[in-house]
Amino acid sequence: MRTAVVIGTGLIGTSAALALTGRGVTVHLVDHDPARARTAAARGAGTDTAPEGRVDLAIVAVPPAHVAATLAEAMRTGVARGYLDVASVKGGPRRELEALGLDLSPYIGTHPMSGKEQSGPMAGSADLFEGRPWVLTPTRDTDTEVLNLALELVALCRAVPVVMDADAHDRAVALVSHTPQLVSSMVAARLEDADETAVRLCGQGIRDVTRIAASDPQMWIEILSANPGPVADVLAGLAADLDETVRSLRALDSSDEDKRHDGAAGIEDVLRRGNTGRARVPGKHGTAPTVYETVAVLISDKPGELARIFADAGQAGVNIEDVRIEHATGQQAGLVQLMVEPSAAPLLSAALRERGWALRQ
Ligand SMILES: NC(=O)c1ccc[n+]([C@@H]2O[C@H](COP(=O)([O-])OP(=O)(O)OC[C@H]3O[C@@H](n4cnc5c(N)ncnc54)[C@H](O)[C@@H]3O)[C@@H](O)[C@H]2O)c1
Ligand SMILES: O=C(O)C(=O)C[C@]1(C(=O)O)C=C[C@@H](O)C=C1
Repeated sequence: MRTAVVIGTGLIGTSAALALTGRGVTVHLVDHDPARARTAAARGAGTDTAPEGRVDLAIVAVPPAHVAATLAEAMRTGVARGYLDVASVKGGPRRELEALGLDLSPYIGTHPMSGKEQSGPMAGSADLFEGRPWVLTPTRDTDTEVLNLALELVALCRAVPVVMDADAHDRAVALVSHTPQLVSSMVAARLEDADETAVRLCGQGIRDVTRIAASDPQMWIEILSANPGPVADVLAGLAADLDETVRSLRALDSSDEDKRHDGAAGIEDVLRRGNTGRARVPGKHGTAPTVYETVAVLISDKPGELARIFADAGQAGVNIEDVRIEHATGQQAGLVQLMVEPSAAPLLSAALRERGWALRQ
C-alpha cells in the first residue's frame, strides 16, 4: 500500500494514520470538522490536502451511525481501490450498506480491538493497535485484493488479524466490550452522589473498574443502539449473578449459622468463577495469559522520573511487559508497578535498588 485516505480523524483515524505515515504510506486526512484534520496533520499523521488520483485504501473512522452514509459517499466518488470501516459494530453498518444497493465487493468491515476512553485527534497514537486483535469481516462478495489491503493495514499497524462473521463479532463484543462499558459506567454512577469522604478514598481498584466510564456517551449510545439484543442477553446473565450475590450477602448478615454458611458459599462461588474468567483473558500479542511478576517502585511526582526508571530497567537488560501507576491522593508520590517475566524480577529489583530506587512489596 502506497497511499490512503482516512475519513474521520479522531482517536482511531489519527492512530491508524500515524502508524501508516510512520511506515512510509502517504495519508490524506479528511474530517467533516476541518480543524480536526488539520490537528491530525500537525501531529504528523499525513496531509489534509485532497488526494490527486485514486488512493489504495480508504479508511472510514467516523461514529457508527455515520459509517454507511460516509462509505457510500466515498465509494460513489471512487476515491480508493478498497474501502473499510473500523466501527465497533459490524452487522448494522453492513445491512445499511446493503440496503443502499451498492456493489460491496470493494468494501470490508473491520474493527480494531483497541481504543481509549478519550476521543479526538490529540488522543491518537501510532502504537495504539500494536499486538491487539483487529477483526476483519469479509463476505463472499469481498474482493481478494481488498481483503489483502485490509491485512496490509493490520500488519502496518502491528495488530493481529482475526477473521470473523459480522454477527458473531457483534455477539462476541457484547460480552467482552459493550457489557464491560455499561458495568463500568454503572459502578462509576454510584459515585455521582456519594459523600466526599468516601470519594476521597478511591484507590486503584475503582480506578481500574471505572476507567472506561469516562468514554464519550454519544459514541456509546450509537454502539449500543446497533447491538442491543446481544448486550441485553449478557446483562441478563449478570443481573442473575447480582441477584444471587445480594441474596448471599443478606444471608451472611443473618443470625442463623446455616444461612451464613450458604451466604459464604454463594460469595465464594462468584469470586472463584471470577478468577477462572479473568485467567482466560489473553496476554499481550494475543498469546496465552501470562503471569508476570510485579516490581513496585516508589517515585516522586516530578518530570522525568518515569523515563529515568525505564532507562534504568533497559540498562539492566530487562524488558518491561506492562506498567501501572498508582497515584496516592494528595501526595507528591506514586507507586509504579513494573510487570516483568518472573525470571527477570530479581535482576530488576537488584538493579533498581543499586541505582537508589525505593522498592515496595
Ligand atoms: N474509541 C474506541 O475505543 C474505538 C475503538 C475501536 C473502534 N472504534 C470505532 O472507531 C470509530 C471512530 O471512533 P473514535 O473513537 O475515533 O471517535 P472520535 O470521536 O475520536 O472521532 C470521530 C471523528 O469522525 C469525525 N466525523 C464524524 N462524522 C463524520 C463524517 N460524516 N465525515 C467525516 N468525519 C466525520 C468527527 O469529527 C471526529 O473527528 C467509531 O466507529 C468507533 O465505533 C472506537
Ligand atoms: O478503552 C479501551 O481501553 C478500549 O480498549 C476500548 C474498546 C474495548 O472495549 O476494548 C472499546 C470499544 C472499541 O470498539 C474497542 C475497544
